Amino acid sequence: MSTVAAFYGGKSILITGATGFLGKVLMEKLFRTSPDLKVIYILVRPKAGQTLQQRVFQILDSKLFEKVKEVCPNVHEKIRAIYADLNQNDFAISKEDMQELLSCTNIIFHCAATVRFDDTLRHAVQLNVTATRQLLLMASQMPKLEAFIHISTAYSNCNLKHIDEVIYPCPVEPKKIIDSLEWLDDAIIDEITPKLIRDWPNIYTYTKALGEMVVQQESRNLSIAIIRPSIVGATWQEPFPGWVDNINGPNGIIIATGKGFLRAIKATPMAVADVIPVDTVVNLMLAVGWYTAVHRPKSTLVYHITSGNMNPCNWHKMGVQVLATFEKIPFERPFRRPNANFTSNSFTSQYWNAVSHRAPAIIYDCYLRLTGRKPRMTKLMNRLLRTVSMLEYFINRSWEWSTYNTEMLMSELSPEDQRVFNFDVRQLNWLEYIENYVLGVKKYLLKEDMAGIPEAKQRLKRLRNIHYLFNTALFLIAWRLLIARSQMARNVWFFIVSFCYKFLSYFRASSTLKV
Ligand SMILES: CCCCCCCCCCCCCCCCCCCCCCCCCCCCCC(=O)SCCNC(=O)CCNC(=O)[C@H](O)C(C)(C)COP(=O)(O)OP(=O)(O)OC[C@H]1O[C@@H](n2cnc3c(N)ncnc32)[C@H](O)[C@@H]1OP(=O)(O)O
Ligand SMILES: NC(=O)C1=CN([C@@H]2O[C@H](COP(=O)(O)OP(=O)(O)OC[C@H]3O[C@@H](n4cnc5c(N)ncnc54)[C@H](OP(=O)(O)O)[C@@H]3O)[C@@H](O)[C@H]2O)C=CC1
Repeated sequence: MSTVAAFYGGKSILITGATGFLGKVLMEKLFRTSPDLKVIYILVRPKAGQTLQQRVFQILDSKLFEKVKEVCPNVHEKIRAIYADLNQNDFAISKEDMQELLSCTNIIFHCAATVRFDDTLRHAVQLNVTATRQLLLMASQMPKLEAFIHISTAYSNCNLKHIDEVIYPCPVEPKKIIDSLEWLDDAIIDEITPKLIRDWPNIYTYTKALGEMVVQQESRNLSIAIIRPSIVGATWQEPFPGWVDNINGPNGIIIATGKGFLRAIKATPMAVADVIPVDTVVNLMLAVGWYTAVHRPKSTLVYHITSGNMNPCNWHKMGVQVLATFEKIPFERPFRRPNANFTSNSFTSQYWNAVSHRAPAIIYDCYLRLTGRKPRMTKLMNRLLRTVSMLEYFINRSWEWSTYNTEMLMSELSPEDQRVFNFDVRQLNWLEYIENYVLGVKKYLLKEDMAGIPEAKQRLKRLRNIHYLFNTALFLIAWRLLIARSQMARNVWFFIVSFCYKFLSYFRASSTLKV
């Protein structure tokens, strides 16, 4: 019997961000391995015209939860959605709900955050810093609380090269920032943002660093742990390989490449691609929840869950495998044939953007206009290139994260727990994982049917022929223009033609002699 799974039996667990990518996989694993848990409280806001209940039903009815329904048929009764908006005071939770949360919660997993790189400082601080502070305040009023697990990111200190499992101080106190945002107007905030975030690449990573400082400052005598995952990718093994549900990080890039929109990227091929499967992160989270509650470490422990130091892969290897998978399982209706050119040079990158991205988009928009349709490709391309430029910082550098605490925890687990809550990334086979990842993007994100693969392959063949024809035509036009203007080009042309003629005559003569 798994000690970790047994620990969650009979427990009331509070999860923020349960409707997000990580949150859903966390709930799924909890229900599947500890079906006797008491209740999972989730803080949810209505969204996209859906009520809380509709959102919960949609999650539980998804493929991700199919196995859960077998082991925990009453899962609907064990999930309690509480109306909450983490941007509001007291999260806008009703008094009765708040009372229940305060008196019953045993474990908190704080996953909610804004992960947008281009959010405003005001909103990102509200969610990633102030809300964390407020949740800690709530936690301090929970008599039954055993552990508070805060999810940060391995990139919260990406301004450093080597990152240890410690909380690093930020240049400006989080409290000062929270206070000043209350009275500063948006225009001034925009102006001071670059000065505040200094060498952090974006507001997201900066506010996650502030969030960690708040955790340290407001920890009181709570048992707290911080988990720092790197780039969270599709599931590796559980509940099935390749599950993804949003277009963040690598997912959007895989779609853009598979559909033939993105054909070149400014990336350092040999830089470490620190992708970590989401189920591995969740396994660590559950093990940390158990360890923090049972062993009550004296200080807040930080756990890195990264792949680079244990089982490194680089962007080149990933790109090659992603492209190889597109050959076997292409995406439907690609704009162009998938291809990937890496460049670490800014000038070459600008060239590729002009030739491989903007020019085809403009040509396609002209075609749409001529056929009486609304042009849209240039707008889409600009958006894609903006997104890619935001990711560039992370795909042109490598970091070293120490993993002493994570390794220590692994050694503390029984063999059964090491199996059920496996977070040993050394066992991961990248080639297999990437293939399943791409397949998962096709099935769960693009919702494409596998039956459409033969047609997609046909279309790729057509696109390749068009590509060759286009290039040949372009070459002939350029050559024709050149020989019209240059004596040298004419001489070369004459030489080639006469050489071919002589070769053919010789070939014909020798074959006549043989007869
Ligand atoms: C094993 C896999 C490896 C993959 C390797 C890829 C290989 C590819 C093949 C080869 C290519 C060749 C070279 C490849 C080499 C490089 C590969 C690069 C891989 C990518 C590396 C990722 C690095 C990430 C670094 C992360 C560091 C920190 C990690 C974290 O802690 S948090 C998670 C990271 N956060 C994000 O990723 C968020 C980033 N997003 C944003 O900031 C914004 O969304 C935005 C990008 C700025 C876009 O903003 P916009 O305003 O332009 O768009 P908008 O948000 O309005 O959305 C547009 C439409 O999309 C819909 N939408 C948005 N979000 C989602 C979502 N989550 N789910 C579903 N749909 C979403 C939105 O609704 C809009 O739709 P519309 O309204 O209909 O228009
Ligand atoms: N994905 C990644 O690559 C990585 C993620 N992380 C961290 O993991 C955690 C989870 O990330 P991930 O699941 O990918 O992110 P998602 O964007 O998928 O999920 C974010 C969650 O936060 C919730 N949320 C946002 N704003 C509010 C609000 N005002 N009130 C209530 N809930 C809110 C969202 O709810 P709603 O559905 O209503 O929008 C959603 O459930 C974050 O802390 C992130 O920093 C760390 C490293 C990498």
